[in-house]
Amino acid sequence: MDNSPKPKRRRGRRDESTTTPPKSSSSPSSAPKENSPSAPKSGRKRDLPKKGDEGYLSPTQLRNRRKRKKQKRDKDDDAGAGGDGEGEKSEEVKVKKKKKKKPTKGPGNPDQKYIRQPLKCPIVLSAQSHFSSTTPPTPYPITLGPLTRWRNISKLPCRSINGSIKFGLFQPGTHSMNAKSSQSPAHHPKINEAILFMEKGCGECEVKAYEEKDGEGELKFVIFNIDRKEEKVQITLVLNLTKDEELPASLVELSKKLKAWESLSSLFLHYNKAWKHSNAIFNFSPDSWNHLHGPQAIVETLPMKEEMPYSVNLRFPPNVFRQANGVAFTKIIERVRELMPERGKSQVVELYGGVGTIGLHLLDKCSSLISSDENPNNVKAFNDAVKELPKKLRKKPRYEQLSAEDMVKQGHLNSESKVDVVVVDPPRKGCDDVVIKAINECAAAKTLVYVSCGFEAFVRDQKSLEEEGKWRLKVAEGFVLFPGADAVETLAVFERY
Ligand SMILES: C[S@@+](CC[C@H](N)C(=O)[O-])C[C@H]1O[C@@H](n2cnc3c(N)ncnc32)[C@H](O)[C@@H]1O
Repeated sequence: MDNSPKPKRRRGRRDESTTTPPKSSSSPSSAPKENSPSAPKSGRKRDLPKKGDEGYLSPTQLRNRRKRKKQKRDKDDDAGAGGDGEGEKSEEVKVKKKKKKKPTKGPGNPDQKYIRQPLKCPIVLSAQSHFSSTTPPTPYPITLGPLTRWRNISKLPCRSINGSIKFGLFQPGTHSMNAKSSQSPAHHPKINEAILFMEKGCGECEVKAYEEKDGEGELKFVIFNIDRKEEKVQITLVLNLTKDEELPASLVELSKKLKAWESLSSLFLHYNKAWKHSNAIFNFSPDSWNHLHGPQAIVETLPMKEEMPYSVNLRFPPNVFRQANGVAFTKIIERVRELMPERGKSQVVELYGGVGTIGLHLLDKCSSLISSDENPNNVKAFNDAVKELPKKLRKKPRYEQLSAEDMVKQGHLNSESKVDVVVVDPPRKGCDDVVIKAINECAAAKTLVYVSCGFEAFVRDQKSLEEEGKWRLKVAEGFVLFPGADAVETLAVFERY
């Protein structure tokens, strides 16, 4: 990772109300430094017992002791990670009584590791350094959204901890789960409510949690998706079963409880029998779903600025990609609209388009849109949203259920195509080589909008685009969509030389 010195802060061209300069009051920059030691440094020499002395510990024993101490510290921190309301207060009291120690940074929740200084997480520093080292340096203003209650989707593994079912995230690279996810300040409060409801319900119905070590158990994951307008939850239970197996009585009971819960919007079962070496939560098989209750999809209209002349009712069934921080992602879409060529006649091709979250918001700025994605479940969602558009816009968009690689193989970006603007929003691994090659060769395309959630892959793709001498970076902006995590979303606009 690039740890070169901090670049100078630059002021972006963006509206000050949405861009959070590093020292703005909404940035917790006055908070103590993440790494500021609360205990003396371990550099002090101590007289350790030598081999053969009483109390001597071998290097392995010392290492284990350090590990145990760290685990204990993390546990204490976890208690301090806090959340909304009473839970947090009672934990604070407990910690104070025990040790008179302030609850600290809260690494117990991996999503909250950098919450004191979200603009100082390693990847943001690395991105700032990267853009300041281009020739000439590229301004990289950063927008920071709300620090709490922003998460509208949470995919949580289910495990049994001390005999109780818990839903929580694993510490990166470990099998240790943060069992207090129902206190996460990042979650929409309805997610936290739903976690508690599920944990209690699973206990009462004696649902068996998935066991990684032997692949036993019934429930692997739960996906909580918030309908912000209705303040209700779409719940998907990911089961360690095949669809032809009978549903155990425990899950039948749990489904009944959930259906009777006033905050439930809809309930889905997804059958994804354990496969030792697969971490994928979902499979694409159309037969692996059972819709038990409520609407097919959450309908969401993003809170766009008033200048947006029409609204888009996006559809989110549980088996499509949805931005976890839809409100903050709206700022990216607004900027893409502002950065679109003025002519309004552009032909746009969108790769990795999901349900059309970006593309469907560009229809007044273009003459046609071909949106595409490899997930077959997007097609209906996209077409349902199109049906509700103003009549004059409905003819502009169409959808191709194709991977980005197949889109280019089918000639959507070849040297003869008439595309003016290409929009890509790939997963973390970035664009495939053949996609970058096609974007380079599609001479008609004059503007490339690249929305990136994987910064390292973006740097690789930027290099490939620039090294051919066909594209130059015009605009780069950062968006902290997951405050507290080591993540940054980058919006980059390239123009053809
Ligand atoms: C980061 S999401 C962005 C989706 C959309 N732009 C949005 O904001 O909701 C990436 C999308 O790429 C899709 N995807 C992943 N690999 C792909 C590939 N090789 N070709 C096409 N789509 C792919 C996923 O299904 C997902 O919808």
